[in-house]
Amino acid sequence: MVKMDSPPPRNGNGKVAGLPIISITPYLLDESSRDDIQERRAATSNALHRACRDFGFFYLDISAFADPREPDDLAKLARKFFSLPQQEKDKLALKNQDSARGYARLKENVTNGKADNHEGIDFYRPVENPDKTKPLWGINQWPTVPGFREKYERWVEKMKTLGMIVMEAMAIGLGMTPDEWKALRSQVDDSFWVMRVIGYPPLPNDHDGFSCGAHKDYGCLTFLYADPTPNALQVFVPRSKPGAAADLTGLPAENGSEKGVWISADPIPGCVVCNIGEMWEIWSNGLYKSTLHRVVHRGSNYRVSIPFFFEPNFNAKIAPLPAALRIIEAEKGEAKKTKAIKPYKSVVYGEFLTSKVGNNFTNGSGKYTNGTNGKYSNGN
Ligand SMILES: O=C(O)CCC(=O)C(=O)O
Ligand SMILES: [Fe+2]
Repeated sequence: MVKMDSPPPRNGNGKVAGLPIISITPYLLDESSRDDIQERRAATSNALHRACRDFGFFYLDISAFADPREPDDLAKLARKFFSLPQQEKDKLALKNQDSARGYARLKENVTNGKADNHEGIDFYRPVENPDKTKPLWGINQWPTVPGFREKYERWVEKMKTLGMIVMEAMAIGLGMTPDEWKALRSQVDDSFWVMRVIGYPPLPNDHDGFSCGAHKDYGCLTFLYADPTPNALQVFVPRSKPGAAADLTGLPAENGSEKGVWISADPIPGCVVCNIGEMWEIWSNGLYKSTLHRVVHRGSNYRVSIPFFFEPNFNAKIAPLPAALRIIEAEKGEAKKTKAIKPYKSVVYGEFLTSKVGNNFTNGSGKYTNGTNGKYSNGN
């Protein structure tokens, strides 16, 4: 479903990009509020299903859920923090805590072996009995900028609620029964969320790397708010997909052997950019793809983005969902009818995450990143 009453997204070449715009509004309305509510919800769920199959990326219209002034305020607070003297920002350094929660300087974060041209602060779901010597088990380090913590904590609550709403809409899109949704719900109802506040100065011409190198997010759902800077976030679209005609030329290939093109996903007012992480790839047994994306910010301004990663519960066991296997089975061609489907390997989310953090320690970056550290694999 592409909403026609808002301007179509455009990529860096000014062509219309193929990412769909999906409104979550039908899931916010009371069930009894309109006669056609079930059809509208079904349309949203079907659009989510289609978008996750085709792109793993879409715009989520949340204008009925969050006042756009709210994330604009968050970006202002972020700018206040990033404009502080370096030694003030370093007071929140990752090494003060569990090496995951806190502030990372410009170029401290590494993706695919190259320094990312951004700085940022990472926050995680608070834990009981924090212990900063244990990976991920420290406490969040909040800037003292007035209003920062309060406003960002309000955003976290909002994004957690949005995560549950989108998960339910996706469950319906995947054809799950109420009992199946109940089981999936219990894997995400205490999300081990992550929120990053990222600042991107313009990419210097001689910089050997990207603002943020190509990676797949490895959790469940990412809700990205970004300031209005155009031509920064790019999404890799396989050649066969509808948006692929609008290529961004002149940029280095960074997508391994996959055939496709990079398109810009410029911000649209009232929407967050939403993408699925590798946990959805496992749940859907590959039916939904977690998609490569990167940031190349060559503009003249300082860009701010705030991705919220709605992740599974720390102890959730992520395994292929019967509803996804049913679809794959039903769509098998005649030639493969007797061949069993190869199930994706299951993972316990917290173990998967900790191993990623462990890898990052050995790589020297010492922090959680959503990048795949040079691997484009799906974690199988
Ligand atoms: O800043 C952006 O637009 C994207 C950031 C991102 O992809 C990430 O932090 O995983
Ligand atoms: Fe990402």
